[in-house]
Amino acid sequence: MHCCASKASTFEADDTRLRMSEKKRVCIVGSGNWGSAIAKIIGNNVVAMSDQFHTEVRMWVFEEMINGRKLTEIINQDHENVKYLPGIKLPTNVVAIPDVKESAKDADIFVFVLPHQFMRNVCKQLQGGVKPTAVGISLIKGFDVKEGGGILLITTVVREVLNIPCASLMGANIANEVASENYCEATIGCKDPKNGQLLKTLFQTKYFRIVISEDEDTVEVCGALKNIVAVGAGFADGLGFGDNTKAAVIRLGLMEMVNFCEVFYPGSQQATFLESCGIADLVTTCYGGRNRKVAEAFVKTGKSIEVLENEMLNGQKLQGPPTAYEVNYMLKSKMMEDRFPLFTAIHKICKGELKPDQFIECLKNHPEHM
Ligand SMILES: NC(=O)C1=CN([C@@H]2O[C@H](COP(=O)(O)OP(=O)(O)OC[C@H]3O[C@@H](n4cnc5c(N)ncnc54)[C@H](O)[C@@H]3O)[C@@H](O)[C@H]2O)C=CC1
Ligand SMILES: O=C(CO)COP(=O)(O)O
Repeated sequence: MHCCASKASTFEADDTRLRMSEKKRVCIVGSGNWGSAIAKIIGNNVVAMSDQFHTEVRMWVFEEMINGRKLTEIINQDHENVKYLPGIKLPTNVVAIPDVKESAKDADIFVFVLPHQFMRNVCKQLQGGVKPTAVGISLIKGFDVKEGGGILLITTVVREVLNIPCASLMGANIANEVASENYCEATIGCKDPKNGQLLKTLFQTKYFRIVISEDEDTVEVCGALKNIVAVGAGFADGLGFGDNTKAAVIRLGLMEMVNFCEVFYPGSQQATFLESCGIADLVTTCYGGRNRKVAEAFVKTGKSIEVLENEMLNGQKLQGPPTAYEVNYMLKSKMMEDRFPLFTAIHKICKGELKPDQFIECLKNHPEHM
């Protein structure tokens, strides 16, 4: 009996070690409005699936002082991101860490969710501190800029700098609404079926429904480009043109997204634009997003985008105007601005090179109507 008992305990110990070694540790890189909403989902999911995931979720927080207290301390003591997602309680197993390398220690899954303009710098800080067996997923809607012009997918930056595979998650996901557990969908762009399923398990809830698409590039590009179109939708709202004009801006924007992918991402599948990352995210952002709201104010107040971003968003960041700049830089270098008049006009208006009331004029001879 003693012998059998000791064998059984050894087996259990090995089995525990095996399961422990299989448990995935999650690191969330970012803690803004969407980052915090995602932390709530992941924090709850890893507890519900504690056989597959470590229950401690480390979240890198760009440290700042709020009324004399460190944001990391507020999150770890009060379990609320009072600046970027006020009013929403975060799971107590979500731990805010101000040092990105420390947050990354031993992580198996990296969830990148910060404004795209900060991503390359953060990636560089992580270089050399990431397990070679880790996987990444980017929730970042935007591009990185290559030296000498041209754009890079954020997932490409992750693969190149950190040498790990990286999927993306895009969709109609206004963070505050997701944090309120309103039913919505998202698309995970991931070619690898095993990683895709693991990531779907990590993110999916009863109200946050995930579809996996192998058309990785298109999923990610949709997330970036829709923010440009949302700025255009805000211009239309600011100019008071009504729903028909806004619908035309949205449709022409969708067509430019499709054409952009066909030109720069061969193999892009049109069906992907019918996923949440495509038409659904375009709709939600063109009606309820921050890019739309600030763009409308830009037309109505005459203030600059930068001034309005500071005045209206309390530290949150617009992604549409910088993405319009990055895309225009590439279109200009390839002398293709005339094939994307909506993207081009939106960039020029943001930069003050065109007046907002010239916006619709730029669409009157759109290639779609030739
Ligand atoms: N907010 C939303 O409804 C949604 C946002 N997204 C995307 O998620 C990504 C992250 O957006 P949010 O979480 O909303 O961020 P946010 O728009 O709330 O931006 C604030 C975040 O930027 C960080 N930050 C500020 N300066 C920084 C610096 N110098 N270095 C590093 N971080 C700095 C702040 O600490 C804070 O975490 C964006 O690409 C956005 O397009 C996607 C879906 C929904
Ligand atoms: O990406 C979003 C919704 O899916 C949020 O869009 P905004 O950044 O315009 O708020």
